[in-house]
Amino acid sequence: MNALTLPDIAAQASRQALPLDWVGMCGIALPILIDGQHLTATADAGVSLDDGTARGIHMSRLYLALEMLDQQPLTSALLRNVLQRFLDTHEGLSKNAYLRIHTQLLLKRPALVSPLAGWKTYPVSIEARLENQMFHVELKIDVTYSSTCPCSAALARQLIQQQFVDDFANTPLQHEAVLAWLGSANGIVATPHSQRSSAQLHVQLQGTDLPIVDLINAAEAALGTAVQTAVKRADEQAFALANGQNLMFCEDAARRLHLALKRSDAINAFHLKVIHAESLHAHDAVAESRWTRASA
Ligand SMILES: Nc1nc2c(ncn2[C@@H]2O[C@H](COP(=O)(O)OP(=O)(O)OP(=O)(O)O)[C@@H](O)[C@H]2O)c(=O)[nH]1
Repeated sequence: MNALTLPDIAAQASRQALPLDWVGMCGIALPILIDGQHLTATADAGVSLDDGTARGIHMSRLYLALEMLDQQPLTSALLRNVLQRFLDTHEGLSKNAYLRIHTQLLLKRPALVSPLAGWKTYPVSIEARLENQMFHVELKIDVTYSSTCPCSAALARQLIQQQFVDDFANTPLQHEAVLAWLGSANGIVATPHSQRSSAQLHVQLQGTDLPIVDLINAAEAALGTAVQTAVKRADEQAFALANGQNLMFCEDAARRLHLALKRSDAINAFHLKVIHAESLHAHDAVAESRWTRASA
């Protein structure tokens, strides 16, 4: 038997003539190249099946087009070429092409004080589509950070003041005694609660850039207290200071990110969501914000 004799079911006519919005494959394993790193990724590749009479699309043609992603750095232009290949190989069948790529970007982050550094992963999804000949790219990025509750900090300060009044009532203040009191657990009787928090950024890009690392850096700079990697005591102390100077509700975090993302020329629109996994509650504090460029 040779290839010519193999039955080709996809080429048959469909019993129910009905176009479909998306047909393809999800969870395809592939390596991609971002920021000089070869990363493990999974891809969802699909096309619309506009010819409702066709039984099926040609899955293998989509799969083989993904080979373009193996060696070249991931750029908007490359994504567009892959999508165009999807359409070129489905002429007469499909008008729209879709590609989602999920990966974990690894970035090396320096410690706050010590000369150490360590790796952090950032879940990243890249969604590209070629619809009615219009090309769109969207990025989804998760960034984790620490947030300390400003209300809890104020309440803790009040308790410390109260303790000071109690401990030093009717006592002439002596510098050394106050210093020792400040360094004791008896003096600093309360601490504010803080939590590991995450920002989910979903941005629609304009132009030809795929500014994944820039966006992560901008988000972490706006938040101020990104989760750390290698930590010695000096780093932990610097982190405690950074948190104390960076008290924030989830609303504060959402507003800061909103302003930071809006400043990026690469972004056309965004939807962001911040989740503070409260240690005060068993539930989360959450804020969301959207923006679309006026000219979009
Ligand atoms: N369309 C379609 N194909 C499927 C599905 N599940 C598995 N396949 C298989 O995907 C394989 C690749 O399909 P094609 O790309 O059409 O393969 P081909 O006919 O050898 O390739 P071409 O000659 O390029 O058309 C076939 O063996 C299909 O049976 C499905 O749900 N839909």
